[in-house]
Amino acid sequence: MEGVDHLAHERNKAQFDVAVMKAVWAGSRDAYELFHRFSRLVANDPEMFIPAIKAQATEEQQKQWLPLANKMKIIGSYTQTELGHGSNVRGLETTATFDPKTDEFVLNSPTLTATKWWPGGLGKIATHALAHARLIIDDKDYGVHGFLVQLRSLDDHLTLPGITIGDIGMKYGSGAYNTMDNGSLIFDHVRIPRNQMLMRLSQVTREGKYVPSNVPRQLSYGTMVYVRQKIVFDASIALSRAVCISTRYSAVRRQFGSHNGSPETQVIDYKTQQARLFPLLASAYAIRFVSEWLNSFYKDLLQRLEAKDFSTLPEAHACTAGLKSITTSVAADGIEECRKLCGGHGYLTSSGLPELSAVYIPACTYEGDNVVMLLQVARYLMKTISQLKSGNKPVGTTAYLGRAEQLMQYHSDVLRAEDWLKPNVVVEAFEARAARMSMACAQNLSKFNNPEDGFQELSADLVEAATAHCQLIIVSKFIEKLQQDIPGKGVKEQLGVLRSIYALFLLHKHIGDFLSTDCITPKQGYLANEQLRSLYSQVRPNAIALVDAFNYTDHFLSSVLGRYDGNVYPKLYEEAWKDPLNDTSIPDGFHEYVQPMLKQPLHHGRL
Ligand SMILES: CC/C=C\C/C=C\C/C=C\CCCC(=O)SCCNC(=O)CCNC(=O)[C@H](O)C(C)(C)COP(=O)(O)OP(=O)(O)OC[C@H]1O[C@@H](n2cnc3c(N)ncnc32)[C@H](O)[C@@H]1OP(=O)(O)O
Ligand SMILES: Cc1cc2nc3c(=O)[nH]c(=O)nc-3n(C[C@H](O)[C@H](O)[C@H](O)COP(=O)(O)OP(=O)(O)OC[C@H]3O[C@@H](n4cnc5c(N)ncnc54)[C@H](O)[C@@H]3O)c2cc1C
Repeated sequence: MEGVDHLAHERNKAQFDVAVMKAVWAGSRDAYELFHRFSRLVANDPEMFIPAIKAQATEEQQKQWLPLANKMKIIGSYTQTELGHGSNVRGLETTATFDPKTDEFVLNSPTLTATKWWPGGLGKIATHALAHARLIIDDKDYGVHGFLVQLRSLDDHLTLPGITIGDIGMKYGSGAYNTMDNGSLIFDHVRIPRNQMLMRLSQVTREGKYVPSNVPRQLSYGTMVYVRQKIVFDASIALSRAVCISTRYSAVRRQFGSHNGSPETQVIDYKTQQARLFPLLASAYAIRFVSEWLNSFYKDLLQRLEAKDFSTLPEAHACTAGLKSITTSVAADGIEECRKLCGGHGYLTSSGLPELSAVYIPACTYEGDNVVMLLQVARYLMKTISQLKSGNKPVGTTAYLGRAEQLMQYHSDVLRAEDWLKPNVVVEAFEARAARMSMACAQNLSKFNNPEDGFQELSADLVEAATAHCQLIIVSKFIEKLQQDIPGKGVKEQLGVLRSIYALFLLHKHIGDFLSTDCITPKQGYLANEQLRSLYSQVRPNAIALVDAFNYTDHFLSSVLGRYDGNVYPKLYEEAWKDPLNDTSIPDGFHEYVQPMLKQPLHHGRL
């Protein structure tokens, strides 16, 4: 019935202050940004073009271009990836050749694989590209740099001479990503003034002299680092959206279990449903908190870079790359699990889950393929370990590697299931697992004469070690979050339950790592799983309140299954009747194609 809260009985079970939990979830970002971030998930280019200009353009260039971009007097596309190269930025083929006679760069796509391919906004709407191209001076290749290139007339939007642009076509399913005009672009000797090379980091003089950057060349990758830390925040939004839908529906849906006319069982009370759903609920909170930490770490990096302090740049790269990889994989897989948790109705468009999945899953690829990103983390870990011998004391997220020797002797002292509720017990186990996996890789790498050959040969193990490292970061940041002052009745307790679920679910999922590295015994692994089951029972009465705390409107969720009032069945039915197929009783084509078959006489018993 309209106006009735079918989930009121669930909300009345809450054992914590939901208003405070809403504030904890929102953190430093207001509700608008929470909505704005996700709603722009498929409209990424103003979100990259502008940061890229800030990162790579001189003050003078910024003064010229930023006001135009900010006021949408020009529409920019972050145009880096090509048909033949995306992950390997140093492999990009587009060229920008300096012509000293005219003080210009000539942009050209020398091969088909040099065609720019994928950049968002490029296909139909962008008027300008921040094109990444190989800088060529006097036949010498200085590597990939950024160039501002006008693509279309600001009068009639027609493409300019030498520019061939198109959309790359439909993408995955009918998802909303098809509202994004990811495009293709070929340059045929397009000339731009020299001052349209972004020259904050390195310059080309009027005489054609290349002035190399006096800061790490990787700062030219700064926009990708910026976006990756944003993507971690987006992962928490996308996953929490799916978890909200599937949790509310799991409380509404009843299936089996009726005795003597009693109501059937709520599927949220099945232990299998809880074992699939509650780790995702915990993961949404875990990713939210690690995104908060990563954002502050990134802001600290920016301040340091202003002061030419590059000391945390390698760690910032490793953390943004690794956490982008882990959190987008968890969110993408989690959204699909949430669809399955809703049974058949989860496959309906009106559930909001297929669309959410179709829009979200490219996050595992864009801004750095997730495996390629973990390999970057692995390089960083191996380099950190290699420097231990020279007395280099790791700090920050790799500080535990400074205690590698001690961690190699670690054995968990868990005796009872509740021992796994102690944060220090959990962190030690995760540190030992990560340290032993990385040390084992470093040990094996040392057997190779050519370190690069070794890295390639061991890359699958290295990715697992990098994963263990990133999961340790997320667990640690969840624990640190709860060391802060958090007011409100029962709020910290509930977050403590989610923190333990997140950690023990990972331990259970990766039990092979913990056993094969001899960090814990099978018995201790069994106790962790025992504790996990008990924790699910503690979350159960608070589940609806915990997803209410995301504070999403029904409009934002756009899901009949995830409605705040739980009034699912009437709305499912109502939504179905909006489908144009139901405008007529007899479907188009029936008379032409189906009816003749039905009318066909039977011949010898055969149709
Ligand atoms: C604001 C918007 C918010 C959210 C957006 C939401 C949705 C957006 C939707 C779509 C947007 C998608 C847009 C895109 O996809 S843009 C294109 C993205 N492309 C990539 O991410 C390419 C990935 N590849 C790379 O980043 C690099 O090629 C690489 C894999 C890192 C390899 O680079 P390379 O130059 O070959 O370096 P290496 O030889 O591997 O390493 C040398 C050295 O450099 C260090 N390094 C590498 N990268 C960085 C970095 N970014 N920052 C700092 N340091 C870096 C590396 O660790 C190594 O260090 P050593 O000490 O070992 O020498
Ligand atoms: C929706 C969407 C939006 C995008 N928007 C933009 C944009 O606005 N601007 C832009 O410039 N680009 C954009 N891209 C492109 C995107 O950045 C690239 O697709 C991404 O960086 C992955 O690169 P790739 O396609 O070359 O993948 P590849 O690297 O070709 O990946 C293919 C496979 O090879 C593996 N692989 C690659 N290298 C290694 C290695 N060294 N070791 C082990 N395995 C490896 C990968 O793990 C993967 O399994 C977008 C892509 C998508 C899907």
